[in-house]
Parts: sequence; C-alpha cells; structure tokens
Amino acid sequence: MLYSLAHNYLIMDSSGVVLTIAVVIVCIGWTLRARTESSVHRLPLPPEPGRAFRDWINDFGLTFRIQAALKAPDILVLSDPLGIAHIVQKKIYDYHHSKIVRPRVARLLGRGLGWVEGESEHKRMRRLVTPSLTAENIKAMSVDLTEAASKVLSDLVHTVQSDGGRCKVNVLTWTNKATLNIIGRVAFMHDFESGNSAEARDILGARRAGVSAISKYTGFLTLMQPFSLALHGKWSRENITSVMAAPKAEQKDLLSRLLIAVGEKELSEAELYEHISTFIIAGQETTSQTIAFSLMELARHPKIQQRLREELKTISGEPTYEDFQSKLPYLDAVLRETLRIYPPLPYFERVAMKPDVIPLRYAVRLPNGQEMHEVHIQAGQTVIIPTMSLQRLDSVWGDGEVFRPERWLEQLPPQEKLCSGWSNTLSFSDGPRACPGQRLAIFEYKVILSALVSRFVMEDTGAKMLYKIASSLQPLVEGEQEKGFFVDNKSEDKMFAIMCLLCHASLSPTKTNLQTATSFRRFK
Ligand code: HEM
Repeated sequence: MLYSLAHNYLIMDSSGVVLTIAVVIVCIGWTLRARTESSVHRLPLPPEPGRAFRDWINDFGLTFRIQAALKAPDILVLSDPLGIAHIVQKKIYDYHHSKIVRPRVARLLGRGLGWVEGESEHKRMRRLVTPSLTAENIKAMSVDLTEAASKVLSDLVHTVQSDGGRCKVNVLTWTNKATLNIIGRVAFMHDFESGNSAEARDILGARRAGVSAISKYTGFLTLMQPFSLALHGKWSRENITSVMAAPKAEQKDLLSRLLIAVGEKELSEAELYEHISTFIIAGQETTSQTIAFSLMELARHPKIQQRLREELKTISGEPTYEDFQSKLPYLDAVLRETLRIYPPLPYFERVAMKPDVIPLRYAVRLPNGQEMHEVHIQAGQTVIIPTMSLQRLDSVWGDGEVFRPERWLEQLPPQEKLCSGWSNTLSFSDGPRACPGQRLAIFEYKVILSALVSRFVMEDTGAKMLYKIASSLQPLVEGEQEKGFFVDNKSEDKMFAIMCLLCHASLSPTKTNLQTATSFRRFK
C-alpha cells in the first residue's frame, strides 16, 4: 500500500502536487487549530447563576464554566489542583489580573508589587522588597513587633478596665490598630501611636470609603513627607547616605532597602510611594481580619478557645519568636484553620495573555460521556480560582465547613487532592506571586491572638454574621449590611460593632483574671 501511494505520487503531474500540498497544509492547520482552539465551551455549565461555587463544584466537578455578562466569553472556573499549580506556579506571568480587578488593586493598594504585570518588572520589584521579609529578618524584628502590638493591647486592657471590666468594643478597631502599628514600626520605622495618630485614623477611615491610597490619605502624605524632603535634598540627604553606608546587616528593613533603591536610581520617588502604600494596606487589613475571624470562631467554640488558652499557659511569660515557631502547635492549627475557612482573598481572577493548555488531575466528564483531561484556552480567557470554596470542600476535608483546628494535628487529606501553597491552601497564593508578607503575617497573628486569648475570654452573642467580598473577605452583621463593614474611628459610638469583646471580670494585667466575651451586636 505504501509502495502504491508513493508510486502514485511519483507519477502525479504538477497540479496534483499542488493539490496534495494544499491538503497537507489544511490538515496541519486543522490539527493545530484543534490543539489551540478553546475547549472551554464544551465544559459543563451550571444552569442557575448565583449559587455558590462550592455547590457548583459538588454538582459539576472541579472544572466547569459560567456564563459571563453581556455575551462576553464564558468564564473558566478552576479548582483542579494540577490546573491551579500550572497557572500560579508555572505560568503566572501569562495570566494577568483582569481589566476589572487591576484598577481596583491600583486604587486600593497602589501601583506597587500587587499591581505590576510582566515577568521582568515584577521580578525587579520583588527583588527590592523580599529580602526585608525573610525569616531571619522577622526574627530580628520580633521584639519591636511584640512591643508595637502590646502598646495597642494595653490600651484595650485599659478601655475594658475603665468600663468596669465588662464592656463591648469593636474587635476590628483593635486588630486594625495593632496591625497598622506593627507594619508602621517594623517596615517603615514610623510610629502610628498605637493606631491613634491622625494619619492612622485617616488610613483606617479611608479604607472604609475605599478611596485611593495615595491621593486621599492625608496620613500617607504625612508619612511620605520625610521621603519627599529627602528626595529634594532638604530633609536628610545624609539619612539616605547613612542608610547606604551602613553595614549590610543594618540595611535589611523595607524602608532602608527602598531608600537605597531610590538613592541608586533603581526606584523613582513615585514608585516609592506606591510601594509604601501597597505594604501598609496589604500588610494591615488581611492580617487584622484574619485575627478577627479567629476571635469570632473562638467565641463560637469555647472548648477550642480553652484548649488554646491551656496551651499558652505552658509558656512562662510572653512567648518568644522560638516559642511561636515550635512550642505552640495548637495556636498554629487555629491559624491554619482560620485561613482555610476565611482566606482574605476568597477567589482569584486572572486573564490569559496567551493561548494555553491547562492540564487537569481530575478529568472532566462531558455531557456526551467523553472525558476531558486538559482545557485548551485562548488569549483573553478569564479564569476564576474559587479559593474559599475549594478550601471548604467536603469531598476533600470530610467536614469542610466545620471550624476544627484539630484537623491540622491529624492525618491530612491525600496530597493529590490538595493545593501546594502554604499549609496546602491558596490563602497566601502560591508560586512567584505568592504573598511576600506571609512570615510577617503569621508571626504578628500569633503575637496578637495569643495575647488576646491569654487576657480575655470570648463569648458569642448569637448575632448572625454575613460575609461580603469587597477588597477582601469582610464580615457583616445581618440586618446591618447597609452600614458597611469598617468602623469609623471618629464616630465609633454611631457605628455598629462587627465584633465585640465583652469583659466580665475584674481586670488586671495578669493572665488569669481577665475574662472577655465576643459578641456581634450593635455598639451604642
Ligand atoms: C493573613 C495575612 C495575609 C494574607 C492571607 C495574604 C494573602 C495574599 C495573597 C493571596 C496574595 C496574592 C494576591 C494575588 O495574587 O492577587 C498576596 C499578595 C501580596 N501580599 Fe499578602 N497576605 C497577607 C499579609 C500580608 C502582609 C503582612 C504583607 C506585607 C508585609 C503582604 C503583602 C503582599 C504583597 C505586596 C502582595 C503582592 C505580591 C506579588 O504580587 O508579588 N501581605 N497576599
């Protein structure tokens, strides 16, 4: 047969050759097209928009599509661990924030590390900042960090004390102050005066309004002033010079590194502001809300709270950096469980810049009975990774919706079902764009939560909580949604309390005789 075809070919005239070449080209083109053409349209499509991703995953599997508005192309919803790793670890530079998300990131965080796209520019920015957030550096800043937290907590103790040992306060107000005080102190050598300075109030107030980090915060302008002056040669040119001249070991904090970069013309003044804005906001809100969610769950689960308190009692005095690293496994489990259930970024949305083939660990069974083992996408394809939903799946965790820190001390689900980020979750994302502040966040979370649990007892008042996805996952009290989710420091008495601490024992700075309850009631 082969011989006969070859023979036929040999005796073809020139028109036959042209025809054959054309057929071959069409076949190759067809094959290539089949490889690069989007196969998203073949995936299952849930019929009822509006149902939670988790329900859709249960019904349609880990990979499906949803219809976009205004006849835009369907959106790929991806919870498959291999597919996710492909995007966030291997190909993240080919998947950008969408045109909807990116301006919001710019407005809320600034045009810094979280906003920049493109491999070379992102790597350049990242190199500037990550050396200040290594484990070694966090350890070096641990005393400053603990002091910055304890100043805010002393104010809280005082507030509770002066209310006769039984009062309601807004937890987020205090966790916001603590995390802002910490990031100001350890990253920028700036004193936010326990979160009470005028600029601290501006920053926290402006977060509620969602205004631009750069242009609207008078607090930022105050904070920037020394830099502006330095850059115009008035404040302390010597300061930059002395930072640059200091021994390497002394140049590790974020501010020094950024100033050096400005001095070396690696960074412009405008970029410097964007970085400060990004780190103040990204470093403050996420950690604050994670602590607040933990307090809420501890209030709902007195036994878990008591077990954590018992563990903390095994450490004499305030826990040190090393204690937090290895001697408090239950505290660590409470953190992991909180971030599993309440990741501050409940989903990621990315748009493919190039055609791609996304591999799947779990094949999709199509309506026609066929199996799809990889998804072919075209440039412009929107992909949603529903972090919060996939971290709560019963099919992975057994009891995915239940807050049960013990699971982190037991055998975890099989690795192939889990993602490969920190703690097998995507709470800090994964790959080259994973959160650079992870170590700092974990340490400050542990410092603040352990101090609160050692000093207070939290109880639930039974108010129903709702969650809103705004810049990050926000808690709301049912029936009071219209009032928003941030507390205005200036008119605290008029705002509702998202979470409250209710103290009901005599107060003193010792660990044992402070008792507190958490409630979610209106604060008057
Ligand atoms: C519990 C606390 C925190 C959580 C859960 C968290 C989570 C995340 C996540 C999921 C991302 C990826 C966002 C995306 O890809 O769109 C991210 C990025 C980022 N985070 Fe965090 N974060 C936390 C605390 C912090 C802290 C303390 C800092 C600063 C010291 C920080 C600075 C940043 C920055 C600058 C980025 C952008 C990184 C890049 O694109 O290369 N975060 N964070």
